[in-house]
Amino acid sequence: MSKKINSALISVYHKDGLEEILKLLNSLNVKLISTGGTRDFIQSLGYECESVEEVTGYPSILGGRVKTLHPKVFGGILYRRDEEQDRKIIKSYDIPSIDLVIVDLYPFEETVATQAPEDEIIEKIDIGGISLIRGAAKNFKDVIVVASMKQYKPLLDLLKKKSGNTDIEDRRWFAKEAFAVSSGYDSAIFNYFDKGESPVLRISADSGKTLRYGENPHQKGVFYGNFNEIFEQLHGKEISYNNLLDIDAAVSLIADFDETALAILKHNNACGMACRSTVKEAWDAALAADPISAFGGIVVTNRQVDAEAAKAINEIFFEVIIAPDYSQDALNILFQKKNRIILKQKITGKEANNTQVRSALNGFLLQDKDTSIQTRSDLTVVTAKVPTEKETEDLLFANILVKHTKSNAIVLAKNKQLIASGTGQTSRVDALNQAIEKAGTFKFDLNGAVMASDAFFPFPDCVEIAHKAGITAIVQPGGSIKDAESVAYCNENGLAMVTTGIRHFKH
Ligand SMILES: NC(=O)c1ncn([C@@H]2O[C@H](COP(=O)(O)O)[C@@H](O)[C@H]2O)c1NC=O
Repeated sequence: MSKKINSALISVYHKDGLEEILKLLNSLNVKLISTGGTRDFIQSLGYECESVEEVTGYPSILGGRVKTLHPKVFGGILYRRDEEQDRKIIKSYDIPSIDLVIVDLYPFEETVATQAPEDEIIEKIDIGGISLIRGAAKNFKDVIVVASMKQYKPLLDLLKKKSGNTDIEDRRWFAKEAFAVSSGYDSAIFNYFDKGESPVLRISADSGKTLRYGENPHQKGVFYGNFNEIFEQLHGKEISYNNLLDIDAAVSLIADFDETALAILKHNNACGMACRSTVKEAWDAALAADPISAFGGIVVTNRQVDAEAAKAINEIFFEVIIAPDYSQDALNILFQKKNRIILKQKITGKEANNTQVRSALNGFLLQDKDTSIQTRSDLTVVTAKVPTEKETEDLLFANILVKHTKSNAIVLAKNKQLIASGTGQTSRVDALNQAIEKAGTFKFDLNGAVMASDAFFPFPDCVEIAHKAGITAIVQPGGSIKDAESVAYCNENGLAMVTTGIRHFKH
């Protein structure tokens, strides 16, 4: 049913953006009621406005903690216009009808972001405003609610189009948006109190960014997160759903390396990676692992990209490059391709988020991210042969890479360069065979290479295949009931094996 707006309660923290609405409401003869600061602002523009205090007969008390929380305000919002009993009560208590509620809440999240002291943060938990929003949204059959500045434009359009009248579908839409605001606001408060400790997920509907599409063009996609907190996008097209997944995999991988490293990823797995003394050298070595897969991939490094590296990288087509910084000359080279996404990473993958979420059946799974990294002291030599210094370095390198590779995963490496990996296979033997075959495709000499496995070897078959391919040292978590058989094979054939005690499945 169409309803005319005759009165409005306005209580906003940020006053900007209100002028045009006030002008229009004034021209439509809408009576205004408002709280202290908002009323001062409205009057400063020359419009008449009654104060909430005049309506309630109470002053704003407790430093503004209680100002609109009064039956005369909430009665005027919540009474059912089509119920005689409600109308009688309103009349008998001299409660003014309120048809439009406009609120801009205290800036809670913004205050948390400034790392203000707790007392200041607590004072920014809006009580009256959120109640006004909920009350008006609940009574959407009679009242229209504007719960944030984001809805000023739709309100203006509506007021103009329908000359101050609203229909039930309009009011319902604004009510829906209002509950998105109130639930998002409370989620932010919960997250502040929780400090990320509980295994629960609360997201603010407001923070979702609609993507062009999901994994495929026929799927819808939304990203919930604050991309700009981690990256500055210096160049390129809009980031897609799949880009986001690859970027996530890339920053997680690179975060585990301290020395100069560069990785090329495709579909979340590294198809090239190396640690070298310069980014250019790391690029050359990473690309060598698989120059075919690198096409259209994601490039990530943990050092500034200079012109020399940029020149080499620029020679192939890739979707995204991520680095902590770029020299101006490097940017001039990389900017040459219009769509190429160039990201400057402001915080590391480790700092960004420590929780991983996935949908499962009719719910979702939530877990801590796998942040475990093995160092020399975590390696237990289980064979008679002890790995050489060079092999140990390669084993540690391969063990990090295999952690970031989809299971079942095998990584073959040599001289801190990824040679080949077997990814996402249903058996470990398949993963190893895939890696060996791939190494052959790109003419790598596996003699003296090392092998990392994301989980233990259930049988000695993998070590045997590895040995026959020329691999001399192996790292694996250990823990199989048949570990002894793998170890025995290594001892009989002069291989070194170390165990870590930590499995790195990536299902
Ligand atoms: N306590 C209350 O009754 C109350 N009623 C409205 N507010 C908030 O007060 C702010 C506006 O205050 P002012 O008009 O005084 O600048 C708005 O952000 C509104 O959400 C309140 N403040 C916090 O809860």
